[in-house]
Amino acid sequence: MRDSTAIAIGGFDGMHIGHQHLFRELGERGTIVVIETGYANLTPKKERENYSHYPILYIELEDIRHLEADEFISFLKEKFTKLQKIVVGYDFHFGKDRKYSFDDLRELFDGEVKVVDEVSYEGDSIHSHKIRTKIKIGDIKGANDFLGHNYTINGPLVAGQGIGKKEFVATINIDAREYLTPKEGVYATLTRIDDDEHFHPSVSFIGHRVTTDGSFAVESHILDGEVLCRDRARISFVSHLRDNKKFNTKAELKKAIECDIEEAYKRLKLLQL
Ligand SMILES: Cc1cc2nc3c(=O)[nH]c(=O)nc-3n(C[C@H](O)[C@H](O)[C@H](O)COP(=O)(O)O)c2cc1C
Ligand SMILES: Nc1ncnc2c1ncn2[C@@H]1O[C@H](COP(=O)(O)OP(=O)(O)OP(=O)(O)O)[C@@H](O)[C@H]1O
Repeated sequence: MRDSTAIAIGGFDGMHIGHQHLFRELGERGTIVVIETGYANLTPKKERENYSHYPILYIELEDIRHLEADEFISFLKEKFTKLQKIVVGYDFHFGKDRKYSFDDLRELFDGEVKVVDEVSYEGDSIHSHKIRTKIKIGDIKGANDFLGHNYTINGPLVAGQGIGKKEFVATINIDAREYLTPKEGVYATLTRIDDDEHFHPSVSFIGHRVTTDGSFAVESHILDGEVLCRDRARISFVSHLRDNKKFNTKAELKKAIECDIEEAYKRLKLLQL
C-alpha cells in the first residue's frame, strides 16, 4: 500500500457506481483512501473491501479536517512516498471548512490530479445520501441501481423469540445495527450463511414484530431448504414485497408469510431470466 503511485480520496460509504468510476482511474498500483466521518452505514468500515480489489487506507476525518491545502498534500505524500496521481470526483472538498477543491490540488500537487466528471443514473447524480433516502423509503431497486450491487447487510447471529420454526417458518436472526435499516417490512433477498460462497434465495423481515412481542428483528427465511447457520449471515436486498403489518391473529400472519414466500420466489426467479 505504501508503494502506491495513485490514490482515490473520499468518504466512499456506498462504494457506488460513481465511486467505481474513480477506482477505474487508479491503474496497477492504486490505493483507496477512505475518510471516515463516523456516519458510514451503507458499507461500514472494512465492508468496503468487498467492493474493490484495491487496498484501503482509513483516515479519521478528525485528523485532517483542520488542515490547509498544502498541509493535506504533505500529509498524503508522507503516507505515500511514491505518489504520482490523485483521483477525486467533481465535488470533492477538503480541509478547513471544506474550503479547498480539486483546483487547489491541481495548483499545489506536483503530480497528476484526475477529476472524474459527475456520474449519473438516468439523469440523476449518484450520491450516498440519495441511496440512504431510497433505502429508508423501501425503494430497494432504486438504491441498487445507484449502488451497482444489491444493498447488503451483515451481522452476527442472534437468538430470535424461538417461535418462528414452531408457529411460522424457520428464520436466521442477525444483529446488523451498524447498517442503515431499510423501511420496515418484507423483502425478497439473497442470504449468505457463515463463510459459504453460495447465496440462498430467501425472504426477509426487518422491523418491529408488532404482531408478537413488538421487538425489533432482522430475520431471513431460506427458501431452498433447511440450513445451519453457526456464526453470521449476510442479507442482500433485491426487492420490497410489502410493509410491516400488525395482524390480529398468528394464523393471519402465517398466511401472509406463505404469500410472501410465493412472491419472493417469483421475484427472485425473474432475476434469473
Ligand atoms: C416473511 C416474514 C414476514 C413477516 N411479516 C411480519 C409482519 O408483517 N408483522 C409482524 O409483526 N411480524 C412479521 N414477521 C415476523 C414474525 O413475527 C416472526 O418471524 C415471528 O415472530 C417469529 O420470530 P422468531 O424467529 O424470533 O421466533 C415476519 C416474518 C417473516 C419471516
Ligand atoms: N456521482 C459522482 N460522480 C463522480 N464522482 C463522485 C460521485 N459521487 C462521489 N464522487 C466522488 O467520490 C469521492 C467520494 O465522495 P463521497 O464519499 O462524498 O461520496 P458521495 O456519494 O457524494 O457521498 P455523500 O452523498 O454522503 O456526500 C469524492 O472524490 C467525490 O467527489
